[in-house]
Amino acid sequence: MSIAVLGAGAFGTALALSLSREGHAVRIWARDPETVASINEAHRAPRLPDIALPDSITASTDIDDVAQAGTLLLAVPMQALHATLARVEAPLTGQRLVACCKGVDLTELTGPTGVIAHAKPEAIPAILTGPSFADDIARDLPTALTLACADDAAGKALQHQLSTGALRLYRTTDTIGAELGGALKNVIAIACGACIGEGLGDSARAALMTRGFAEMTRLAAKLGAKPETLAGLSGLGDLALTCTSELSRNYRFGLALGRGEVFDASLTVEGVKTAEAVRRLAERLEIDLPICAMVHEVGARDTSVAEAIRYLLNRPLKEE
Ligand SMILES: NC(=O)c1ccc[n+]([C@@H]2O[C@H](COP(=O)([O-])OP(=O)(O)OC[C@H]3O[C@@H](n4cnc5c(N)ncnc54)[C@H](O)[C@@H]3O)[C@@H](O)[C@H]2O)c1
Ligand SMILES: O=P(O)(O)OC[C@H](O)CO
Repeated sequence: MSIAVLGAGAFGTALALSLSREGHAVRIWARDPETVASINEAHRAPRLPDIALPDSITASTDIDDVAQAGTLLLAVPMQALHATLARVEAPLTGQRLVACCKGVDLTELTGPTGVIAHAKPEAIPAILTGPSFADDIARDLPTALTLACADDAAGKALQHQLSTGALRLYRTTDTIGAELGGALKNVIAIACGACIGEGLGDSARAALMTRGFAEMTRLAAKLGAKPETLAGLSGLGDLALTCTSELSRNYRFGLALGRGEVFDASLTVEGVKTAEAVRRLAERLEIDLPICAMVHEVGARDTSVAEAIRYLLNRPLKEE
């Protein structure tokens, strides 16, 4: 079954590169002709400029043509997923749509598999998520991810199709748990970056990671996810990576907030809008997610990092 990627950013290009090493010819859809020309003529993707692409990776601005592949990797930012799927006019009956983005949609208040199911009910939704930097995958460094698909037969087929010599996929049918882990870890990573940027130390970061993980698990359980999914690669694994590495844009965004520095607005920082979506979701479900709420306020510049920390420290004492 053929493979294509919608979105020519760092992650989509890295996945295409990884799959091309296994002998797949991969087509990429990009919305702008400059990116398509760069991939087809210079064999470079603008968001991964240091890595040469093979001839087997080609690009097009014609989304209906690219979207004919049996497996479509959806690697646009989360808030662009719905609009990207809406651009595809042809029905995608029985095609496997694998979300590669992390977040919660601000309009629908669902993760990517919910957006896919809503926009393209005739397709099979799945998600590929877990600890991985595009640059590591592009350099063929060892990586383990979660492939979640409610249809286990389709999930098994995807697991085999998308695993490579360096990219090892574990499988689950718990799409809600997998997508919420990937979405919320970005919010907690912003909190951790802000904590370090403000000079509050590694002990405070460990507290935020642990209590952040409790918030991730609380929300996911409320929405029917399995706790063990949150404890896996897509939750705890990605939380550990993103909250401790300066390669993470979410963590670096938090660092800039804590240091009072300006952050490059052209970079994709999924945790900002996801914090807002998660706050609305928490209000609707009547659950308490105080770290996520503070990240939303600090990200929107409604509260300073110092005020947010003071609020978190002065909440009523409780059992762990
Ligand atoms: N970069 C990583 O290391 C990494 C790893 C795992 C998952 N992800 C996830 O992959 C997703 C994409 O991230 P990325 O790092 O590839 O981003 P990126 O910033 O490198 O690229 C985003 C791409 O999407 C395109 N795009 C932006 N808005 C669009 C729109 N409205 N319609 C169509 N295309 C649009 C941009 O032109 C660009 O090509 C995110 O959800 C991210 O969390 C990224
Ligand atoms: O750069 P970030 O913060 O989007 O993180 C990239 C990946 O999601 C890490 O798993």
